[in-house]
Amino acid sequence: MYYKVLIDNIKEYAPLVYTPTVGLVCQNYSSLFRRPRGMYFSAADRGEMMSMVYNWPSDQVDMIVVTDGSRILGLGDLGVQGIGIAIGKLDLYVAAAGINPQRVLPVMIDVGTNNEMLLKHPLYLGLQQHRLDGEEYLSVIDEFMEAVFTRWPNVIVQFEDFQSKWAFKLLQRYRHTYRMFNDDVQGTAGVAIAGLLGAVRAQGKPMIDFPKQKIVLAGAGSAGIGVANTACNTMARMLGNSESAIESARSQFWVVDAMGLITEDRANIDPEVLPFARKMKEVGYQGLREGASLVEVVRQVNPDVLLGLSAVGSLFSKEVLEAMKHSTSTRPAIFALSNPTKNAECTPEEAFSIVGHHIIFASGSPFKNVDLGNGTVGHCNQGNNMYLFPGIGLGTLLSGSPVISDGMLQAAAECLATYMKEEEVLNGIIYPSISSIRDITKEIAAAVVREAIEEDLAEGYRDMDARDLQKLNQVFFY
Ligand SMILES: NC(=O)C1=CN([C@@H]2O[C@H](COP(=O)(O)OP(=O)(O)OC[C@H]3O[C@@H](n4cnc5c(N)ncnc54)[C@H](O)[C@@H]3O)[C@@H](O)[C@H]2O)C=CC1
Ligand SMILES: CC(=O)C(=O)O
Ligand SMILES: [Mg+2]
Repeated sequence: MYYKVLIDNIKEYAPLVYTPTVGLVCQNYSSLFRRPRGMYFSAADRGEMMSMVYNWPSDQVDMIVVTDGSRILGLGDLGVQGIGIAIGKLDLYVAAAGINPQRVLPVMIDVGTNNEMLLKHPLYLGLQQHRLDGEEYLSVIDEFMEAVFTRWPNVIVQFEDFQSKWAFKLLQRYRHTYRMFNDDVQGTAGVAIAGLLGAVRAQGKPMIDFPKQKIVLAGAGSAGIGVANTACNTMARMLGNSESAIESARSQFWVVDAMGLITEDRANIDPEVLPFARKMKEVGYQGLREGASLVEVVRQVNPDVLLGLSAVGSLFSKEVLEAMKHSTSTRPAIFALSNPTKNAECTPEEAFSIVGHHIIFASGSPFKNVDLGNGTVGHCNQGNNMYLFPGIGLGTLLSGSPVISDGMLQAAAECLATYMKEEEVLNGIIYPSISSIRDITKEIAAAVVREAIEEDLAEGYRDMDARDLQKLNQVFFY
């Protein structure tokens, strides 16, 4: 009954099982705890995980969402309490993708927490120690992956809300051998691309004009750099994929983090961020410098898009939004994608009232549309990876692909990008309503299956083998 009510009233209840309320639940989880609703693997269980997985009562598990609680939404390290996010995401798998609720498994890997308040909290449920790091940390995650794939060889593991430091490393470590993906890096990127392409269409331009967009990105973590990489690859592909196309695509991005504009002069720059460090020569020419503030960057660049994945509420201040009035775009895009609501870089009211009624606005958590007067509405789109991850999971499951390729993720993003009709996009509506999430998820899953077949990755599902899928592809999809 719980899932029936959720499915029938998804628009009303998604903000409860998911952002923003799930954030509040995670913050207070130890005090709210009644019963375990998933599996907890802790650093103290090393050497035991292979037998522990058999404690789970379901013989079949299709989807696991796993977190180590190190970066829950924009709320930081919530330790073991982060399991709420795995539970919420899996509720959406059931509601949006129709996955059997008995075949989903929320997982918390408890390697400790560096949140001093939690360590001192008398009711804190997790290990009362600082986080493991380095090889010790990796050995715990390795053991977990081996254990779950031994019991359920066809399971799909979605990594969720791992701090950026580990998000990229774990993705590279497992993505070529296991059926897994990182939702914050890869899911968010696909949703952002769909929105960015929508913002190009909203200007009355063809999507192929995307490589001309100037993008200022606030936030260089797992989500921000995931978006920058995918957006850059999309631009480069549109420009022909040569060395110079990649170079030209990269030059469209100005990435600002907690220390300001990132340039080649930045000390100890992360390898994932390095490709987006601005060249010193260009920066000087643009009147900028290493560490220039967000407002300085927006004033000098006059970007088409201002995209926030910084986890800093109100980062898009009055000054920053005023600077966006000089954007070179006819429909400047302002994406305040950080979660939950309090961490949004700005509200839609602020964006529409300061920058103007012509903008395209998206936020990570739900906000109401803005009444602009005279019967016009400023549309608040929800730019959230919830539009993509259920379809990526369902498509991978049904295709039987042993890995989740870049092509499959790209197909998912393109499907979402083209889902919206021309007149909606021109009206500033770049993402569908959450009420149609089941239909979107179905379309995305089909696109993922098609791509898996194209790439010869599809091995089939249940009694439908690769050859049957191939036939289905010819009969139904074309
Ligand atoms: N809408 C969506 O679907 C998604 C939203 N997110 C949100 O994105 C946010 C960031 O997630 P991660 O990248 O994993 O976190 P993170 O903590 O790894 O990255 C945050 C980044 O923001 C930068 N930052 C901090 N203060 C800043 C400031 N004053 N100005 C500019 N940059 C600043 C940090 O230096 C860092 O590069 C979170 O709030 C999360 O909820 C994440 C995934 C999906
Ligand atoms: C939406 C999501 O995955 C996040 O905020 O981390
Ligand atoms: Mg997340």
